[in-house]
Amino acid sequence: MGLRYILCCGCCRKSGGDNGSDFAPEVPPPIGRVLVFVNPHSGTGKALQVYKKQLDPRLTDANIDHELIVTKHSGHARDVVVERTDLATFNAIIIVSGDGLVFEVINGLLERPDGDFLLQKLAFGVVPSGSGNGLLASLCYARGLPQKQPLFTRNAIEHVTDSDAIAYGINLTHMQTDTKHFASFMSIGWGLLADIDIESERFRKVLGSQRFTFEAVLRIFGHLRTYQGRLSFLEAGPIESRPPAQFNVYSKTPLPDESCPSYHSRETSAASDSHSGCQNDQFWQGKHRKPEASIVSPLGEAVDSKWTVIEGEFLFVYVTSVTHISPGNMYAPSAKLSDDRIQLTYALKKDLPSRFALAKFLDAIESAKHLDFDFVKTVSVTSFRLEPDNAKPSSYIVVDGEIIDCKRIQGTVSDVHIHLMSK
Ligand SMILES: Nc1ncnc2c1ncn2[C@@H]1O[C@H](COP(=O)(O)OP(=O)(O)OP(=O)(O)O)[C@@H](O)[C@H]1O
Repeated sequence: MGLRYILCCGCCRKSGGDNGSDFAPEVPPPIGRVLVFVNPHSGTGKALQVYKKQLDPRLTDANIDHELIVTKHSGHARDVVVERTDLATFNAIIIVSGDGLVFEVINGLLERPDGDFLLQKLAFGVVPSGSGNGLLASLCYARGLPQKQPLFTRNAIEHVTDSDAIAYGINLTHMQTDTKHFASFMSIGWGLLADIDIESERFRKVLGSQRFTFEAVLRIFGHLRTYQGRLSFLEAGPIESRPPAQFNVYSKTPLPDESCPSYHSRETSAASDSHSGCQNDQFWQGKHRKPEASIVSPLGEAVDSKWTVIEGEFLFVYVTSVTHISPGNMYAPSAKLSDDRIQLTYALKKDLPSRFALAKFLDAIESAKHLDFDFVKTVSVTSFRLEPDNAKPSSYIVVDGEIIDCKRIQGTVSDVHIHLMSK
């Protein structure tokens, strides 16, 4: 485990001093306690510096106790949140990284039998220092806050250390593969967009964020791959609007140590089933936002007749549950943080007029005009299923920026929320 930075209750900080005066002012107790994860390798590798120079002093000034964990490897943060028994004693988990670490922490929490409880209890803070921070960018957009650096990071630090910080509910999508269940907060990609995201990684050191453009040009004007598969979806009905869930982060009273309600049933549950928490099918039963479970069949069964099924040669499939896939890239302008639908986009090779049109589509993402192209289809859905033809060369399936090793995948809007801090 990483370094521990826990300030004491105040008795040994400023009270009394050396003169032993009885009239020294009392130091108020901390306003809260947060667990901070820093991924030192995220983005351009400056996360630890951001923590040391900006976040740490602000937490101290705001009188917020914190414990720092610098991640040592991929999966480290997941292990911590799966194993710790004192998570309910924190007001929030602050992640100094990109969307990848957020994904790891949320799904780690959801592996616990008390994951649902902890998601209601804990707020999340993101201090952006990864190469992609689409989740925070989406919240900033919804709140009318800037996404351009340096304000993006500076504001995030101010918000997570503000005694009046508010955490806003963001819907999770229930994801199902043949081997597991998990949650997504942002995007599911397959085909061109997923491949550009993953395969541009080789140019990261040389080109930085320009790597996406370079990889896109190589792919579109070089060997343009297409992907055979079946896409099924259930269109969303009329919007069901609900007031977004929110709570005041530091006015919530942390619970005493080890008081998570079902944590101690974990061993029993793990013994009876190798999957616990959200990895277990039962966790999601009754948690689909809409529609009734009867029209969302488990992945192994045929889809209901109300679903639309498209089989063909795809250029890409991309599904988003929030507006932004990275700061400044608004992929789904109509998405809301807490609505009852996800936005599905796809393109079939047969509809593409020219490679140039595909290049223009990618270029138009920055100005949010990409959905105006006729060959790109957009549907609001409550559930979708993607079944690549695994006999043919295929693409990565990428969820929230992370590669998911699976042959097919299904996603359904859920009623499970995380709460992300802002002002
Ligand atoms: N110390 C570490 N060393 C290597 N990988 C790590 C470490 N800590 C976390 N990771 C992994 O790094 C991955 C990417 O993290 P994140 O998305 O937060 O940063 P990023 O710079 O935006 O990354 P990317 O652009 O690769 O998606 C996550 O899968 C996470 O598990």
